[in-house]
Amino acid sequence: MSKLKIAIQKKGRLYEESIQLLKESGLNFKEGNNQLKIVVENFALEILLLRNADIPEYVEDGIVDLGIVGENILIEQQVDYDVLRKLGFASCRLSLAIPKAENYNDISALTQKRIATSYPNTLRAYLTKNNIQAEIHTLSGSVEIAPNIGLADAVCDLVSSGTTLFNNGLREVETILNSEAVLIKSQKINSVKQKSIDKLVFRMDAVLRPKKSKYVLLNVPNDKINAVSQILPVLKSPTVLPLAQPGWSSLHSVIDENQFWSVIDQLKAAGAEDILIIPIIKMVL
Ligand SMILES: Nc1ncnc2c1ncn2[C@@H]1O[C@H](COP(=O)(O)OP(=O)(O)OP(=O)(O)O)[C@@H](O)[C@H]1O
Ligand SMILES: O=P(O)(O)OC[C@H]1O[C@H](OP(=O)(O)OP(=O)(O)O)[C@H](O)[C@@H]1O
Ligand SMILES: [Mg+2]
Repeated sequence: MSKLKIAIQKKGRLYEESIQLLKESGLNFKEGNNQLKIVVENFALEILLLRNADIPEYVEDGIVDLGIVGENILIEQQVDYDVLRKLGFASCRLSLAIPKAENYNDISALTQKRIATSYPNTLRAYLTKNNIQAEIHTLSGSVEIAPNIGLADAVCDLVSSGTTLFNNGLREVETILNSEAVLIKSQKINSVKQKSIDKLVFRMDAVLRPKKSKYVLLNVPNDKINAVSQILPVLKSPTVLPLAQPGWSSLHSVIDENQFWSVIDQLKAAGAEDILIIPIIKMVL
């Protein structure tokens, strides 16, 4: 049986977290030595280390079965693939930016301007949708320098902290898209490989799910258990265990951490005390 193949970025912003996800999914392998192929010891899987920009095409052609890439590159390349999971890392946005002293009311300010980008297809589609005629200059990197050297009037590039824009005297004026790392699958998969993919994705889900959730323990007087349970944004119903101190119980549950912060004051007002929030390592539903 031929092994499943997954392509990940060889080096760059996606590499570390892609490797970490595979390792946390229980795959044993050795990295290093500048190798381009890693053989997994305990799963019929090969990891191919490629350029991020090359991965979508390999997936489309079925040369690899799975890939981990930034959504931005998928949108730019318009190839065929299925997105299996959003992975929650390498979050960034593709934005338009102009020199910070320039006036800007709306996108019509970019009419007839020269815009430098590594994402010409995505930018062209955005300009067309907004009825803007502008000149696109394609650069493969260091895009933010373009206005400073007189090569362009504006840029369209990835932003996360905004530091690169700030350091180059630019300000963000429009967001074209939001991106994060995704797991994609080739559309040329046979049923044997599909079984193997299901097994791998099942493991990845167990790793990804807890990143959004936390285990919470809180103490509540028995007569307030119902009130507190109703506020707690739990997955199912909480576990209730008696405390040694009479009249009190400990409530345990799994919660969405973001939702939790929005109800913390209500929980305390309803009688919850000694609240502990604990990270979860794996979660199988
Ligand atoms: N500043 C950033 N913050 C967060 N994620 C980012 C940032 N810049 C890029 N990314 C995401 O990481 C992906 C890889 O970026 P990186 O700069 O490592 O590689 P690249 O130069 O685009 O690709 P290649 O591997 O083809 O050389 C991008 O496609 C994007 O999805
Ligand atoms: O908003 P910030 O946090 O400053 O991040 C944005 C920068 O990050 C990316 O470049 P990267 O550092 O990946 O360099 P590269 O051009 O070599 O890919 C992107 O192309 C921006 O230049
Ligand atoms: Mg980059």
